[in-house]
Amino acid sequence: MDRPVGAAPAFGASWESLNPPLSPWIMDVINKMGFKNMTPVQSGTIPRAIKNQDCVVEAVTGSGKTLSFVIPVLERICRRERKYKKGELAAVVIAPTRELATQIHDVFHHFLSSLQPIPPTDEAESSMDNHVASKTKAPYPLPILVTSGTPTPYETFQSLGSNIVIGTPGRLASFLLSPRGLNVVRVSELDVLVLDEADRLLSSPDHRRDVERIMRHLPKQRRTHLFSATMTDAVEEIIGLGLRNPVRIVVNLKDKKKGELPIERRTPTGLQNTYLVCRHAEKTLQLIRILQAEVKQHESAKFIVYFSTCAAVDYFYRVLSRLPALSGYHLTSLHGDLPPRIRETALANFINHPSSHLSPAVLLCTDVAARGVDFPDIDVVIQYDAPTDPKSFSHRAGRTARAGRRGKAVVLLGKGREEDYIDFLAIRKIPLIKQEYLDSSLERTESPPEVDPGALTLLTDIRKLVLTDRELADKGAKAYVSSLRAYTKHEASFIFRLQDIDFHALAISYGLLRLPAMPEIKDWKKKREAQLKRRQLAQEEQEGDKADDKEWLEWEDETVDWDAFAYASKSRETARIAALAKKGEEKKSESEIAELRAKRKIKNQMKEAWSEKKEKKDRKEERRDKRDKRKQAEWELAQANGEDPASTLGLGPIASMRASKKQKLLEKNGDGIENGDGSGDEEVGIEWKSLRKEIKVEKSNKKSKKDVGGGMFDDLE
Ligand SMILES: Nc1ncnc2c1ncn2[C@@H]1O[C@H](COP(=O)(O)OP(=O)(O)OP(=O)(O)O)[C@@H](O)[C@H]1O
Repeated sequence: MDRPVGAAPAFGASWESLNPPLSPWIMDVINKMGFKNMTPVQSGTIPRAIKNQDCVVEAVTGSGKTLSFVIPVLERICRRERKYKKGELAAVVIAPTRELATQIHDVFHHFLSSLQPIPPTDEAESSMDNHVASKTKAPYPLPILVTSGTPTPYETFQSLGSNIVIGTPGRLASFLLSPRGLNVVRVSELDVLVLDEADRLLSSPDHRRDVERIMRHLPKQRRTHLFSATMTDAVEEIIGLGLRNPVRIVVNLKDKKKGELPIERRTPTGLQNTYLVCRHAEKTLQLIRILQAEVKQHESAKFIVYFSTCAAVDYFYRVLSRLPALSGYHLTSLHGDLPPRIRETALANFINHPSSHLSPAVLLCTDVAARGVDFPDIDVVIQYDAPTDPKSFSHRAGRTARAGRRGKAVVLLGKGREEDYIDFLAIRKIPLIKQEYLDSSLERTESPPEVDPGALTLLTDIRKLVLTDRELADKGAKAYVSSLRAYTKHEASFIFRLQDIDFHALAISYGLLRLPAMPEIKDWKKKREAQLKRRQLAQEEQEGDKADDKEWLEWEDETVDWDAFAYASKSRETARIAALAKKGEEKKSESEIAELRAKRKIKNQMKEAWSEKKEKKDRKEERRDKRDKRKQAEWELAQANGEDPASTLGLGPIASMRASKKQKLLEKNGDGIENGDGSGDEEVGIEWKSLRKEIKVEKSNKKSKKDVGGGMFDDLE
């Protein structure tokens, strides 16, 4: 929190001008911080929040919103006649991330710890004064922090007697509303509720649900304040739910050029907010060149680079920290997939790194570090990916140029449709200045080369690195896929369209060995081939290529023996080899399955052959029946003519005899298939009999074959 005198943003009133004045101990701390004047948002909010007014405050990043609620909370506790008891809450502050909650807790702690008695040193132990001091109780207890990664701090809450709790929504809700919380934490005397980064708190359904639960649990007779650099409709809804006649404080900044009307802006005055257009293949190259140029030309020492996903941060952290081009840079990664403790250490490492242009520090992160976090002295913010939520844009850029300082932000935009983002932001009062493409000698050029050879050299360098550890290849593919998925989630979806991305070009920027198998990529490849054909045709017809002016980049998968490509980690490699062996075994049984399938096919064919045989037999039977019927008819005719048919025809009544014989046989077997009225019984019975006979023959044939050494159908029986 220590800041040089005079670093405050312009046009603030002095702290002494507040009426009634702040408590002396609070003024002491402010003076020690070196803050001579209030910032505009502080002079607008503090007097109102100290009195009985609910506040909704919207002011640009880095304008000092934190002190705008910390000081009124402390001041109201001091001014209260009945002091808070142990277990009673005076104030609850909710923030969307643990990083921000920790930072707010640190500010409260900074003020309240100034009142804590100094523990006696060994030497001074005997001195009377110190003895008295060590026994003196602090008038106000220290605050507590309730976020993930730490056990719910009921013990600390009770032992410290804290009256101020700061935390993230989920953990705070369970701290206050769990059976133990309801028993231990008394909220009936609560005076102030603060929602910091209110729009973010209310934009996530989970957070919103928790915030509403907390609000319902706290007494209605309280002050409620909402703070953010950006406000949304959700905030309006919550105002209706839990605020009473709030005063709205909006701190606007205006750009005023000579002779022109002032233009409102939503970014700090000291911020040089820029964009750089390049091909997707050149994004990583331009990122590296910006880092180099800023150090070389402006002695910049501290950078933040934003990516859209945790996987991208993880991958680029591993790759960039090993690239010779950034050998002198101290890189740190921070994203939501890291365990809370590691996140804490990463943040502390980055903040405390004694960076200079000779040893620059770079934080690679996701939006987990976009809002509220007060990084000291960030020189340049680079947005490798534009944020999916446009509101995050000013929050990210606002990590620099804080408290009246100067700073620079650059967003990398893909050539083509992404350039529409510039107008999109301008409408939202975030004007951007163009920054030219950086060439290989780090000079700005208005006309970058068709395809920067540097991008292809970088691809080779990254691939060389990736080939040292299979894990990097996995992480690269994961980062690439996750970034594409994030691309489809852009709120400005008419600007960030997946169909406008050249997947090969982007893969060059990621240094991939091969393209991951994504359905979107397959479709894209087909379309691309069609487009290339159209282009070829157009060129052949010498019509130029007006309809289709995309500049495709050549892409070749790296030649890799994927079976041999190993993990650097021994345990992972052992597991991979075991999995590979298992897969080999599975493959063997797969071939067995294939053989089985072939055999089944042949058996079916056999079955067909059987049915052919049966048909033949049926036909024969039919012919015999017809012959019998004919002979019977002749016999009857001869008898009717008074001849002796037996002497001439002989076989007269055979047909009927055969029929009755068959019928008797069927009845005897009794297992003919029933056929309704029984009209088809005879036919079906005969069919069944002949089939059974054939099957029997087949079986005995097979058996005999088996006996002489087994046939190819043995296993099918
Ligand atoms: N009156 C002041 N004079 C000088 N510096 C100040 C003053 N008030 C706050 N600051 C400093 O300004 C910086 C930004 O303050 P703070 O983090 O409260 O900004 P913010 O408006 O909350 O930003 P964000 O919207 O990004 O959260 C901090 O480093 C803080 O110490």
